[in-house]
Amino acid sequence: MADELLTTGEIDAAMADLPDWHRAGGALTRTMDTYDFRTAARIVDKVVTEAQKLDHHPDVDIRYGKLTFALSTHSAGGITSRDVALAHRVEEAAGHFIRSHD
Ligand SMILES: C[C@H](O)[C@H](O)[C@H]1CNC2=NC(N)=NC(=O)C2=N1
Repeated sequence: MADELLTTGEIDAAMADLPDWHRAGGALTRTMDTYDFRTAARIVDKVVTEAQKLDHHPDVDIRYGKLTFALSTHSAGGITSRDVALAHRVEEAAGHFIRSHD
């Protein structure tokens, strides 16, 4: 069954538990300061493991010590519950490495 896009209200409710995340361009986005490139790569490595488990994959951008995730369900053309689930996994993965968030 195809994944259903979340409504604005559903997204707002989900984001109450994801304070460092934003909506941009039909995606959930989060930029974090990792202070160096290797830490960014380590976080991404953990997220890869989780993404494989969920069969759902983030768009990732690393600029030295700045790591940005953009989560959308490509097949649905926007944000679904899969993106919310992945955002929580990203938080868990990042939490091993960074203490304070943007
Ligand atoms: C075949 C495979 O399940 C699909 O291509 C999955 C893989 N990961 C995915 N990740 C994201 N973000 N969107 C998708 O539509 C998607 N599709």
